[in-house]
Amino acid sequence: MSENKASRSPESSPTGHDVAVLGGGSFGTAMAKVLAENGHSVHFWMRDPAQADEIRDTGINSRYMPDVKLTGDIQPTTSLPEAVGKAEIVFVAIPSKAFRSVIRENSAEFRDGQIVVSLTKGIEEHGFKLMSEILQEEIPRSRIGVLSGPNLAGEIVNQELTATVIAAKDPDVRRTVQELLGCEYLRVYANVDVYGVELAGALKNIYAIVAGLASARDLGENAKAMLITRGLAEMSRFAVSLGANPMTFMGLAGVGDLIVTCTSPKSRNYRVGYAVGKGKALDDAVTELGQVAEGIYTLKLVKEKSESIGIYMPLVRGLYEILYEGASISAVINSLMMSVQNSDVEFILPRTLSQ
Ligand SMILES: NC(=O)C1=CN([C@@H]2O[C@H](COP(=O)(O)OP(=O)(O)OC[C@H]3O[C@@H](n4cnc5c(N)ncnc54)[C@H](O)[C@@H]3O)[C@@H](O)[C@H]2O)C=CC1
Ligand SMILES: O=C(CO)COP(=O)(O)O
Repeated sequence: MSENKASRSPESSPTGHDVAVLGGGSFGTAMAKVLAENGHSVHFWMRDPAQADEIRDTGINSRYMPDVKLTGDIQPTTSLPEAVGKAEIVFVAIPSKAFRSVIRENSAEFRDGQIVVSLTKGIEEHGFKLMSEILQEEIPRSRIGVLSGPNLAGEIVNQELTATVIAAKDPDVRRTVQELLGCEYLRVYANVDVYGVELAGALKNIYAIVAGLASARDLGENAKAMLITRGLAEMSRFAVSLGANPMTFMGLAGVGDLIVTCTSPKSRNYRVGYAVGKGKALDDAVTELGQVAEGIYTLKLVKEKSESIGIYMPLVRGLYEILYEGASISAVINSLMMSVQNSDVEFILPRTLSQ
């Protein structure tokens, strides 16, 4: 069991803040742990009373982080109004499928000017909304940020060196989150491209599934590099056409997160791809995982959107055919390798850059 040392360096002497973390899964637990170790009072909201009791009594969230002991001032609660009401800053780690309903049902609990930061890497099913857009619609008087980057929860809880990105329009939100989360093992960079940072976090999950599939099929290291690089090309092309800054995709939230999830079996999306590559049905792979793999939903939405706006995304299309149309993996690989479309140019500049 890992029980870590306090993470602030002695000279930094932080002033503790009241913060809320919404969502008692892997990432909510990891962020609650960092915040508590940094000297903050964490109001940790989850749905399940038994889970809240367990964390209160033992410091352990056995369903999601059985080997991690939570220490410091973490107050688990099943009352969202209590958690949000006591907090100066709220972090939301709820899967994209439930994100809007949780925020909408509790919108009256959020105060004007309260900082609310999404940790979620997904897209809403109808309307292609990102989580910050949902926050903007449901609690428009809050100050909104998104956190994204190569941030495997299982490594953060072990205090393994990590960097992340806080994206917000408001400089005070960026600075506050840097101060709250930053410590000797977690370095927090800032970015103003909220849309790009957030979209990158959602898109890379698709390519993690592709990489898991490739790994299961022993396609080799050259193939892995090809998939990651072409994945980066198509996800940036798509995002830039929707208004993201291309430089974001050269950074931690873009290529950084793509690398970690496409190369690590610790990624749930990678694991789903790996299981399907080994012949498992998608539904069985997801059930066995027992945690969220956002990429399987994001894939459908991005395929539809890319077709409607005319952006060429062959890896998205190929994965969709495998997961949802019963195409054989080898037939899709063959068709991707033999495709003549755009194979003569490595870079297709998005319209915004080629003008
Ligand atoms: N685990 C990781 O390494 C990272 C995860 N994320 C993102 O964080 C988000 C959450 O992921 P995880 O915590 O890892 O997922 P998880 O599968 O470990 O846990 C999901 C949590 O959400 C809760 N939940 C589901 N529906 C809910 C509802 N209707 N109301 C309240 N709670 C609900 C579940 O009870 C569970 O506690 C995802 O979008 C994921 O992409 C981001 C960075 C890293
Ligand atoms: O986003 C993540 C790491 O940055 C976690 O990825 P998975 O959801 O695939 O585990």
